[in-house]
Amino acid sequence: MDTRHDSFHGSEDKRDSVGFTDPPSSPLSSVPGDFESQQVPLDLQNMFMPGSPVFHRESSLPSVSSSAAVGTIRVASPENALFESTLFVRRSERKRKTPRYLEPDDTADISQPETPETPERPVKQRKTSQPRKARNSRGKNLATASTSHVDDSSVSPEEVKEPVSNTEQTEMSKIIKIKVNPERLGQVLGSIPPSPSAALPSPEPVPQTSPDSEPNVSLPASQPALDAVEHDLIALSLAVTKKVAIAQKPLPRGQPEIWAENRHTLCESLTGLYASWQGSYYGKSGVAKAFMLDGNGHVRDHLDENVIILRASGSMAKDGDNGMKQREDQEPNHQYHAMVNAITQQSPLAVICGDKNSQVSSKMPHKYNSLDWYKATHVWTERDRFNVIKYRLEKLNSDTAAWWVPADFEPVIELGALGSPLKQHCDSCSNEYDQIYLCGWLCLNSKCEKFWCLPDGNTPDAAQLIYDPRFLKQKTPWANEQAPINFRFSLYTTSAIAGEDYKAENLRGMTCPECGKCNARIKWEGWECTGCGFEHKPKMTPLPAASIQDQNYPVTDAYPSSHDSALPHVKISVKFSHNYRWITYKFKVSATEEGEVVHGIANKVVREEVQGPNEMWEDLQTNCHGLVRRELSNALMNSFTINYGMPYKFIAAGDSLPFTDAPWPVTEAVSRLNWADRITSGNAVKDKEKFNELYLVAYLQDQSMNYHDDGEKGLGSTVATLSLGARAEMGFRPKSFFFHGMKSIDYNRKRMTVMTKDEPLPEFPNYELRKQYLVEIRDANLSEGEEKQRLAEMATALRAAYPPKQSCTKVEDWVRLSLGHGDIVIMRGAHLQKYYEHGVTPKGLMRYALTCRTVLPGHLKESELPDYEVDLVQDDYDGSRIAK
Ligand SMILES: O=C(O)CCC(=O)C(=O)O
Repeated sequence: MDTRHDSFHGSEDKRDSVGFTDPPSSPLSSVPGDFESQQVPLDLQNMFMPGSPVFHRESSLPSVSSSAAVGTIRVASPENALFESTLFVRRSERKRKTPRYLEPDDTADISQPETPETPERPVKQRKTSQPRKARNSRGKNLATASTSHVDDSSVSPEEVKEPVSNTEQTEMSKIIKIKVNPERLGQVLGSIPPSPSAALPSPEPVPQTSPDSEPNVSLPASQPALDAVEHDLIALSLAVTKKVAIAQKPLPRGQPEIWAENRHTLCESLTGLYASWQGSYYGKSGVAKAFMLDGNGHVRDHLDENVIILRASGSMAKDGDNGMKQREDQEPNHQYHAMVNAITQQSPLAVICGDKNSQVSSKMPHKYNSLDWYKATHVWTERDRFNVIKYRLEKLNSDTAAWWVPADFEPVIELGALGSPLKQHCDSCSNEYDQIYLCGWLCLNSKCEKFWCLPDGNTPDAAQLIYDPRFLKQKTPWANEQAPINFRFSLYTTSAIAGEDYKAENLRGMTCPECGKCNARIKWEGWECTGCGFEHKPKMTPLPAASIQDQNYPVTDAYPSSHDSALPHVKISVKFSHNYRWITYKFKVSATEEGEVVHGIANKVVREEVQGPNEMWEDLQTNCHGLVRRELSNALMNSFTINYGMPYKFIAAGDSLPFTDAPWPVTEAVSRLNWADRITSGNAVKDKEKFNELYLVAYLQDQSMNYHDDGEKGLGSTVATLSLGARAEMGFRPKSFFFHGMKSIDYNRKRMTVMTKDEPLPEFPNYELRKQYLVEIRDANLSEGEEKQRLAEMATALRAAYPPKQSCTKVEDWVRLSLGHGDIVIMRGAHLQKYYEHGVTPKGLMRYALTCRTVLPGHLKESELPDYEVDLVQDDYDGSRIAK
């Protein structure tokens, strides 16, 4: 596979990349994250929130403890997946097949959300709550309901399983409809002054004749009546966390500021703000910057008009065909610390929402949509089979309307209307935490023996974890609540500063000022919006040849010095002619063949020759049109390219132009490279081996080309490049499977690492052992399966034979060239392309590579042949002007 496309170098904290979404893997690599590890005080390690008056206000309200989960019913998840959920069944339903609260017109159904995991008991030895018996954690027995609920009127009767012990449960339970009355609740909690018209209703549960839109909460018949506040807290929590199946979500009342059809365009357009090609989290310099919320997330994730609760990304692994599953405890890592930094520094986070997000209350209009800027307010650990790190985010400016709520949306409760959350100190570790769930206060210090324990020592049952609305809806004041930047970035206009137009930050994608769509810059000429057709094509100011001079690499009329390097076993020879220093690097490229890399280092005379590198450079900048970033493996190459002459197979058909349509530097380069091939190979080049194709690559700042080979079938064995503009590093190394003698294969639907059967070179690790194994395999006469098995054993033995700390996957460059303006590189040998690879990293603002190959007749199918004649470029160039 061609892997030559590399990226703008981003600077994402890369140590965590697993997220909820599963986008195509991006070929665009980033430099390693620049996170500096930070120590977080011990007492902050399990719930972090800033000290603010809000956090220290005492509340006189008791915790609400709930305990009586009974029975199991099967309901459809938002994505119609089936999962288990504990629910009560009302007494009057004993004979009904479908509980009433699952009927289509009932808008407040209760179900577990989407993560199809059966709750498991924590591994630690400790008391667990007793779902069937009313448990008293704070002297009260209260209702249990699942933590969130989904409107899913599509649930069919067959999807409903009868409770495990129907009689027992139905006799114990009754459904109570609890009326949500935020105003009264506000009065009770003292945060809203009583209005004369709002009389406190009776603390008795509201009878079942309440409107259908109010949530049902079921509780054991034997329980004493809940007090009014507790009813309302439960009802309020259920109302706030109510979920709707994606297919049934209404349209949002507004539109996002920016949107994207894929991650690629999103990340390229939001460089610096969000550039996580795969994960859900993006951080930079040790501070959290953004989240992408897509897919299911954690069972208790939440997203309303101003609050988001989400699980930290990471620690997930593929679970067969069922998506991702958490496989280990989450520990405070760089992401956790970056969130703590975002809290302490009051640094806002950008949030993007994908159309697979199941918490958001409306149908997302696009694949990815900007939500808003948020404050990170809390970081804590909870327990759900494994330790799970959770974050709470709050809209930065809660006075602005959320566009993502449905048109008829009325807030259940305003942010801050309930005052501050309850707080308590752990009597074991002394840490103070907010009460997050209505079942009661929990210690959130994962290192404490009372971690995830209610004050009575019990651990809560998953079904009891109903958010405490005082925690959910608390308001966190920040000194500055202004967004740092608009999601719609301003358009780049040509700069008067030399070179500015070529800088990576000015090449990012465009957030369309008309429709908000994120577009990558695909054309050299500028930006085009594929959403509404808006175009932005500022003229780039050409870089004069004089700007290429680099005093660290002085180039004069003398033969320039070399800045190349090679490993000791590489044979080096040097010649001087035509003002070039020709260095040849020769090395074994297979057991039987040698290959070579020739580097012609140009001096000032070459650079300044008529129609030479300087003139080519200046002409190409104004006259080379049609350069585009091509699509490769569902992504975009980062550099801009164009092909002339014979089509080059890895490029889609139709992407080549005849030499007659090329600017003069292109044919001049073909002619010069044929000349260089001739003079460095002793004039041995036959006509049919002459170059008939030129692939031009334009690199802007920070673009590069990953390690790859040019060994596509049907290409001649010589490849030559003329380098113009910025200096570049070019590395050559043996491919890993050849060097280490091991590769991964799929055999019988199993992934296994086997020893390769290629003859090793003496320079390779485990040379003697590999030779010995190859003889054994050759003489053993094994069946295919037996051979694969034996090769796998050999790979294991090879790995074990490496000295400690020596990598069995990495390979260093054998030859490293430092390519200057006007330099020529020639690679020779078919096995060089089969067993070796090369990669290029330019070091300046702008560089062209003009690479010639010989496309042999076998390379193209009839249908891939161009609709123009490909005449060989006249070999006019003879080097006579620079002869020396
Ligand atoms: O940028 C260069 O010098 C080399 C380009 C290259 O390797 C290629 O086009 O395959």
